Amino acid sequence: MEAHAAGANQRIARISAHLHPPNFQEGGDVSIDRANCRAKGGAPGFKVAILGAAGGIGQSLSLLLKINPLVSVLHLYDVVNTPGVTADVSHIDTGAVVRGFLGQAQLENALTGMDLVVIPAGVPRKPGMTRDDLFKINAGIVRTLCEGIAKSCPNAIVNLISNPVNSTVPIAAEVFKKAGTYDPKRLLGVTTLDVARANTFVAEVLGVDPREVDVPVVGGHAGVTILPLLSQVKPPSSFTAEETEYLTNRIQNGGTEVVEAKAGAGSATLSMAYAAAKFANSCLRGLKGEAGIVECSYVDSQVTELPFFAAKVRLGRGGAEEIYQLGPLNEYERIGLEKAKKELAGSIQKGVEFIKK
Ligand SMILES: NC(=O)c1ccc[n+]([C@@H]2O[C@H](COP(=O)([O-])OP(=O)(O)OC[C@H]3O[C@@H](n4cnc5c(N)ncnc54)[C@H](O)[C@@H]3O)[C@@H](O)[C@H]2O)c1
Ligand SMILES: O=C(O)C[C@H](O)C(=O)O
Repeated sequence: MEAHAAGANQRIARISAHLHPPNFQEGGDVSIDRANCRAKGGAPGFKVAILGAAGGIGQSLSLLLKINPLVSVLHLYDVVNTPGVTADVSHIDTGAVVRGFLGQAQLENALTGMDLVVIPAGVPRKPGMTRDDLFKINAGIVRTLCEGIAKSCPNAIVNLISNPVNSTVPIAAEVFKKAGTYDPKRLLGVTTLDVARANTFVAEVLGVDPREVDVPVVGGHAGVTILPLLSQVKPPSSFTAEETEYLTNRIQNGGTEVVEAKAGAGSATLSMAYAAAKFANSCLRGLKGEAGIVECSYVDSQVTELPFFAAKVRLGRGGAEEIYQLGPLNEYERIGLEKAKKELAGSIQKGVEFIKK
């Protein structure tokens, strides 16, 4: 009887320790033990951190990764509001253990031991702004977070969402180079939303289910650098010149379409969280050793003369293990490629100089 009562008391003590706010702040021993036990024990899974977890993308992404069976530990980091988001998400009855981290002082704890770090931290656009207008604020945020990654989980795969992606990925690369931890295969700019939009808009034109459509989108993630390859759509489809023009413009301006519709309340969050969760899931499947996982992503690349370019990549245990060539392009796409490269070159340079200066 006594032993039984002592066991019950211990369990209650553990639960209340888990709920106590200081336990949240300091990354509490009880939840660390539980997380580690769970991660080491029967339930297989990966440790994933979201940086910017309390934001528009971050909150929905936290929900989606909490219900991903490949995730055993989920760390939610932000400079505001993580206690509430963490408490909320942690009540979902799935396997992943959720822990919250608030502010720069807890960045190291948030990152230590992570297999995958997803970064949606930073300010979003308002109507009339370009993604490059976000550079001033977001470049510094990305630098700080990547310095933390270099220090605390240098082998993690990084999924970078913060805009302008065309520049923030080169910034991250320079930070990792400086720290001596750069592995180009492990740094991936997230362009999955461009593919989701392309699939949706093309399916509308073809009158089919978007899940049956696969549109490669290459180049980068801003305006003319977003280059859908409509000549390579699966299933094979042909488009009139008018349809090609309409689809290319709509895909390139999908982000602006949402920014304008939200009228000052931010940019795409729900579709982006979906896209980020899909991309993270593919990265985790690759880490697990599954074969044939292919996604478009903005990566360190030799596909063109530029140091970074979005293309189809094969994901594996090491990250982006293979980058595919662009394949045959039609005349419209060749002209688009030249425009994309011109703008991308400047955005890459700007990112590199931000760290080197
Ligand atoms: N790659 C893409 O396809 C894509 C799509 C949509 C949005 N975005 C970009 O994602 C970013 C986030 O968008 P959102 O709508 O979620 O914005 P948001 O303002 O709703 O959320 C951003 C979050 O980042 C946090 N943050 C700010 N500085 C931080 C720091 N130093 N460390 C950790 N967290 C910090 C904020 O507190 C906030 O909670 C923007 O830059 C946006 O342009 C990219
Ligand atoms: O358009 C934006 O500013 C956000 C994002 O890059 C998007 O494509 O929705």
